[in-house]
Amino acid sequence: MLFGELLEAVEVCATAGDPAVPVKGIAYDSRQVEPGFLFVAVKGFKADGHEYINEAIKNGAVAVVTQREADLPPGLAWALTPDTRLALALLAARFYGYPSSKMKMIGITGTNGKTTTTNLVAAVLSAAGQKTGLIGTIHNRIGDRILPVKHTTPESLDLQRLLADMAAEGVGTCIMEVSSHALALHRVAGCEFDVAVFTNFTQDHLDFHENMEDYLETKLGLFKSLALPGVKKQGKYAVVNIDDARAAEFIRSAGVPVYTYGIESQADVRAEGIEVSARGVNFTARGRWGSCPLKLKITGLFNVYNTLAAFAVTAALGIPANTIRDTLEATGGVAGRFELVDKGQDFAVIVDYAHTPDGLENILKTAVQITRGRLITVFGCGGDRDRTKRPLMGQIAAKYSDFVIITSDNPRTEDPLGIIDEIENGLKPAANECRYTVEPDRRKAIRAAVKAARPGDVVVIAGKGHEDYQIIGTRKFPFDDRLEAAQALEELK
Ligand SMILES: CC(=O)N[C@H]1[C@@H](OP(=O)(O)OP(=O)(O)OC[C@H]2O[C@@H](n3ccc(=O)[nH]c3=O)[C@H](O)[C@@H]2O)O[C@H](CO)[C@@H](O)[C@@H]1O[C@H](C)C(=O)N[C@@H](C)C(=O)N[C@H](CCC(=O)O)C(=O)O
Ligand SMILES: Nc1ncnc2c1ncn2[C@@H]1O[C@H](COP(=O)(O)OP(=O)(O)OP(=O)(O)O)[C@@H](O)[C@H]1O
Ligand SMILES: N[C@H](CCC[C@H](N)C(=O)O)C(=O)O
Ligand SMILES: [Mg+2]
Repeated sequence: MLFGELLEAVEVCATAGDPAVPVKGIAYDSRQVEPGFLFVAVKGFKADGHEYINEAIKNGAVAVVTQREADLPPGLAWALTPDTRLALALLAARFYGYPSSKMKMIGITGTNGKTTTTNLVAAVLSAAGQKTGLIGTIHNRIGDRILPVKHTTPESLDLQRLLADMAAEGVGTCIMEVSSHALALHRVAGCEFDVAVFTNFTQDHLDFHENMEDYLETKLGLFKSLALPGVKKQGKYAVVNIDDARAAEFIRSAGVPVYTYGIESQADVRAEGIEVSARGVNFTARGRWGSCPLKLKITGLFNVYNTLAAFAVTAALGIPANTIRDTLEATGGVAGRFELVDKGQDFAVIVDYAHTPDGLENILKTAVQITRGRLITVFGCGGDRDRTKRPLMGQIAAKYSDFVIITSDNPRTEDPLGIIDEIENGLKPAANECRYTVEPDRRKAIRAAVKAARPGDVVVIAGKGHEDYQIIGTRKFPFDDRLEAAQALEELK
């Protein structure tokens, strides 16, 4: 494609050089530039792509897009645009032929439950015979092909390339998690969504968003994109958790038909007669799509919500009720979400990805419901992330647990003991009935919890779920809570 043709997709303030230069590929990282590429310079949080323009040219860039004047070799094809992050997304969408318009796009946003809900929706649509694509925290998938991931929602260029691969391989529906980082950083600009789903809105990412209102406004962006002027609305709809305190804002923002789900309030589909146990949850999904009794292999009230969301999304697409029911009943949990580690011991060990106050509260509430003895909780908080959630998570751990071991999550570049102190600040005043201890070494903390467990107890190891690494400083070390717990259980024998 010619540079000038690509530029039709973006707002251009100034240009130089030959617009007829052919562009063979696009890169936002100078190290990824190949001969014939367009380099888009992005001013980031750590580095500034404008500083790497010379390196990009050395690697073969034939055109450059910047958001400020730059010292460029004479004659080089160049364009100035107000926001290169946004331009990157729009250029990529055009370069790859607007792949999102070639399939049905289901975008799922919310603080918690995105990964679980995307997996449930994808399972139902696949069972209904559709070729699906999946984009999310654990992996991306095209049909049966699993692809590794760096982020929950990929960078715009990588996303458009992935969607183009999906379209080329005949994917009919793509189900993707849309993180608030992605919305704020324009990773999904140039993507046309047909369905938007809202799971819930609670505190997270206050290191990145100025405050909760800013975080909310960002998430609403997905819903507002459904009915932007000039966008066709045919067949589009939104699915909203009506029990969430901020549901009304999502409903107002949608501008397309909205289907609601919930437990507490009247909804298009509502769960009734809920019975939660360690190994599953039973309930009836009742509403505009009839009455559907469900016996799920996943458990917890929060998974009732995730299941209702998947039910509404797929029922509104016209998938037959028996396919929805059979698939939801057959689908196991997502890796690292309420995953039981069972070595035949007489107490339960659960590994879960709860890393927000709400996530932790949900998982511990469920654990309290199923324990026949005490609840022992091992958790920490990630470094270089929202600090204000640490004392809140400490308080919640104390509220529900009999014994807490505060440990390290991914400390990243922070002092692990500093993070633990902030958790302890919330935990200590709330620890009336609850004992607690500090063990910064996560391996030792898991061993101590397993050793302390008595018959009937439940041990919850929260925060890292499916992660098979621990980030200390800027290095990633192999570490898997599930393997550590299994090893600790073997050592008990
Ligand atoms: C805050 C954030 O999201 N930052 C993301 C952002 O980084 P950035 O733009 O600030 O990059 P930077 O390192 O400052 O570099 C600026 C530019 O210079 C370029 N550069 C840099 C060096 C060089 O030699 N040459 C060069 O061209 C870089 O490629 C980049 O274009 O763009 C990068 C490229 O896509 C991302 O890798 C990076 O993710 C960081 C590592 C990250 O940890 N992100 C997390 C917080 C995240 O995105 N999480 C969400 C939400 C998860 C959830 O829901 O809980 C997710 O979707 O995963
Ligand atoms: N609907 C829900 N409401 C509240 N908490 C939930 C819900 N679903 C899952 N959780 C909790 O949040 C954790 C993460 O779930 P999941 O991975 O599905 O969410 P996510 O939104 O994809 O998270 P991330 O933002 O990291 O991508 C789970 O391990 C569980 O503890
Ligand atoms: N996607 C989330 C995951 C947090 C998981 C937790 N283990 C941590 O490292 O903080 C984030 O990047 O904030
Ligand atoms: Mg996720």
